[in-house]
Amino acid sequence: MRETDHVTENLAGPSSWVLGTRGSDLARTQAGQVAEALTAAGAGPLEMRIVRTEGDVTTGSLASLGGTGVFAGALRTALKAGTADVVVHSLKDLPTTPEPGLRIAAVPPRADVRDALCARNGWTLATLPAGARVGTGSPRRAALLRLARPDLEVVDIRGNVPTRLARTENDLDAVVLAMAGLVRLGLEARATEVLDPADMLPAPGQGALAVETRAEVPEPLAGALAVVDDLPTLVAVTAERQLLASLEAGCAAPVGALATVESGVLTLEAIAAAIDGGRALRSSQRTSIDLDGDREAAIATARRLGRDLGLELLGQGAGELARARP
Ligand SMILES: NCc1[nH]cc(CCC(=O)O)c1CC(=O)O
Repeated sequence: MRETDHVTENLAGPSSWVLGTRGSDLARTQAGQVAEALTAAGAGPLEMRIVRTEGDVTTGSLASLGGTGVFAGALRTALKAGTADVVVHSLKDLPTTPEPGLRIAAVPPRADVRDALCARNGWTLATLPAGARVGTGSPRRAALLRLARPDLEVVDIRGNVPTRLARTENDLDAVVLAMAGLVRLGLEARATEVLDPADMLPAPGQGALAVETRAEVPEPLAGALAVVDDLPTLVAVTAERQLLASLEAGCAAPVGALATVESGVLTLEAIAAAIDGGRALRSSQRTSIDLDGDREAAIATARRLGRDLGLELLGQGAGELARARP
């Protein structure tokens, strides 16, 4: 199942750090950006190694695989086995439960958090014709699409970003994809509308990367990871992921969450929706936060906000919506 012996780039010699990544173009682009940032921050030589994961091999519906981290498992196995020293995940695909012996050592500055509609004929969410067929493998996107436009026919799809885009030249009128992924692949021109979070609240952690390592990291890698880590991003994704964890929901749940920090105020907005679009619970809370003060205190504040909003939504009955399976 793994291809950890498949070295795609090894310009550095045997004493370099091994950076493990999934094999898709998107994953390799993301890993390449992290490798560049770590090198610029003084990590020393890095080599990239492809690790095949269950999420890349399994052909069933992505939603049916559940939120158990099908993409993360093999990368974590590589870290524990010592065949990789650093791995890069899309944060939104990473389970909220910490993995014993491992740590998220850095969360780099976040890219665009929003979803994008990629449609035929330049259509937008508002101008898609009645009954248009829109592809997504995400229960959250399916639920929010149906909520905004009950007439649409949502089609379950999967595959990598170019495969999904190709469906709009074939049997679908549109697909919904993360803008961050499109930008990283240089495919942002395919977006016919960058969706307003008011209509399509992103997945917790969307647009952010997680750089994971073993618990103990030697220098100079440890120092470089600290340089690449971005506290405003970490605080935002901490609030979003704590919200998800409080709803006892996984990364495939019909739950959207978006945290923003502005002028010392952390705002968290969340939605839990029925996958059939029949009903949704939405709320937001805010708290003051000091990003220039104690780092651990800021992270604790973000966790508290996520938990408080989670409890509020649970009190309204969001648990049942969040744990629904397609
Ligand atoms: N679930 C697949 C996945 N994981 C991360 C991204 C894009 C990058 C991101 O959202 O951070 C994508 C593709 C997509 O949702 O369109």
